[in-house]
Amino acid sequence: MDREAKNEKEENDREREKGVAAMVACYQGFDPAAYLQYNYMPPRADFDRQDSIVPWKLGCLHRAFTEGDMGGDVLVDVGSGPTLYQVLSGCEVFDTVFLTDFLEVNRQELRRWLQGEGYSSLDWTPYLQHVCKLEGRRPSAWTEKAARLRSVVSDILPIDVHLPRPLHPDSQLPTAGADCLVSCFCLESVSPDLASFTRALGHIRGLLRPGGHLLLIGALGESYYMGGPGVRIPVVPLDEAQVCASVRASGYTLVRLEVYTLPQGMMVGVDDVTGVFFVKARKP
Ligand SMILES: C[S@@+](CC[C@H](N)C(=O)[O-])C[C@H]1O[C@@H](n2cnc3c(N)ncnc32)[C@H](O)[C@@H]1O
Ligand SMILES: O=S(=O)(c1ccc2c(c1)CN[C@@H](CF)C2)N1CCSCC1
Repeated sequence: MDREAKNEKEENDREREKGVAAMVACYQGFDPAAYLQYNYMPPRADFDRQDSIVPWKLGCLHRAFTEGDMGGDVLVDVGSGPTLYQVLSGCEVFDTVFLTDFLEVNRQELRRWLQGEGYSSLDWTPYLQHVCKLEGRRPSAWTEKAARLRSVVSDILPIDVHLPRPLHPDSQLPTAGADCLVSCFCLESVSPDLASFTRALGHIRGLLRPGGHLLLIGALGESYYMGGPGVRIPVVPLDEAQVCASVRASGYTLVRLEVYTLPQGMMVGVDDVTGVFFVKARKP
């Protein structure tokens, strides 16, 4: 690499590090309880409307986990935040589940749920009941599903998707890697730009064994969201083509993309999301 190219690379690296550091600063005000209220409680989280996003998301995850092409023991949720919906189907398929997040306040929120009912900021019962219905079980089986999830969560780990090795080496992940990764509304919400989003996809790919699957849910057209009162967090605005290109550029085989366009009533000022994507991909 000649001197000029080396200088340009060093400048790009410095700019990238500044962008990532700015994102870290934004997240210092993240409020798990507020975030849950903004996104996972009525009116935004509505199970009764046929066109609601929540049944759509849970349906995508249910189909992806149960359509017969997944196997193994270990599921890792990347950037769990304070939410659990993303592993309610996967916990029936995998015997070892790792939840992860960058912030201790979110890891604490997840630990509180693991302690038992009534300790966490959100009552996940409607989500558990809905996934039970998707599985052909009676809604009252939600207690069994909650017990199953509590039994398979092996640890709640710190993670940083901007590191080439996002998890600490002592994280007890199998040497070969996880059998499946799920990640929802994380990578685009923690990356300063599209290149960083794509790089983060590559970093988490290293957590996955060859042949393993990635299930990615994320925001389309979103440029910010409120992570708490007065906590405005920038988001990389993505379109479908960029999502597909980044998934492929970071070394995955794209299995399918599904897209949900938000009805007008869902725009409630806590973000400017216009749609949601669901990706199922595979590490060759
Ligand atoms: C929009 S929230 C998504 C939470 C949850 N997965 C959901 O579906 O709602 C983004 C999450 O990314 C986490 N995060 C922030 N910086 C991160 C980083 N560098 N690496 C991994 N996760 C990060 C935040 O703490 C937050 O929990
Ligand atoms: O499930 S959602 O699609 C959802 C859920 C979570 C988030 C967003 C959207 C958009 N902003 C993200 C910031 F990263 C977080 N949903 C949006 C419509 S109403 C119910 C919640």
